[in-house]
Amino acid sequence: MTVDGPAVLCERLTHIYRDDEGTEVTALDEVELRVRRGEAVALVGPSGAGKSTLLTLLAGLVRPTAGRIVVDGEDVVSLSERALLRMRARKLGMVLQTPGRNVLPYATARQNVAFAQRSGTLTRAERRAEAAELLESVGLDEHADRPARLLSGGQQQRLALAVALAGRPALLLADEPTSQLDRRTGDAVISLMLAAREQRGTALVVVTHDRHVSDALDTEYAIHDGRLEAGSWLRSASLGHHRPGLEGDRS
Ligand SMILES: Nc1ncnc2c1ncn2[C@@H]1O[C@H](COP(=O)(O)OP(=O)(O)OP(=O)(O)O)[C@@H](O)[C@H]1O
Repeated sequence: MTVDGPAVLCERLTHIYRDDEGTEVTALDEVELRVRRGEAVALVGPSGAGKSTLLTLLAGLVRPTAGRIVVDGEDVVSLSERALLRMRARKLGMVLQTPGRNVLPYATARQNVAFAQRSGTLTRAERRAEAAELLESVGLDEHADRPARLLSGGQQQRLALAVALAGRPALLLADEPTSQLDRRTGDAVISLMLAAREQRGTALVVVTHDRHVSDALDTEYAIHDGRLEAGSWLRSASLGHHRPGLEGDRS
């Protein structure tokens, strides 16, 4: 189903972690974010700034302390656990920071991709061809029949991206997707994400410390101490890319 409106909308999004002693850490503080369909957003900022927290909240893996999150027309905060699972399967692709968490260890690379594919209107042969193409595009065609647990960290990271894209998500969330890759392989990963955006209008939200990655995307937001910095859109505006919605952009 195609839904009007942005791919992501966060309003006054706040998240506070509390440890066993009751000490509070405000990881996100009234974040306002709007990501258009097909927009490629980089989230940058120092360690501990709140980037991964924002991704996990967008994915509905953690419920926020306060605020609103809408992903592809679905109000993530108010969904039941069951509806959240469905939403994730239908609309989200995720590449988490720890490669092993993204894949089924005992399934082969090919099976991992096949499990994530949507049945949709494709025939079995078409699905097989699409899976092979995805594996080739992340350089894993020669490892297609190896169990994921036997792949290296960087290979698992690439497999995670193939799996994430296999579901044709409206939104791809990626946490440091190139952190274990050399420049050439990292470039291939960036190209693949941008191709999904071009071909299917997938919106991308990518946490990265890699300037090479953020430079390739449309828009950059900086997070410091849980606050999304206004003004970080200037770079994209000056390049003629989309201007993100910190300031009431409603297109
Ligand atoms: N499960 C948790 N319990 C308590 N505090 C947490 C938890 N997860 C994160 N934090 C704290 O929340 C803040 C934001 O952490 P987060 O992991 O979102 O930062 P980050 O920008 O992704 O950092 P990095 O670049 O190092 O991955 C940090 O102060 C961190 O210590």
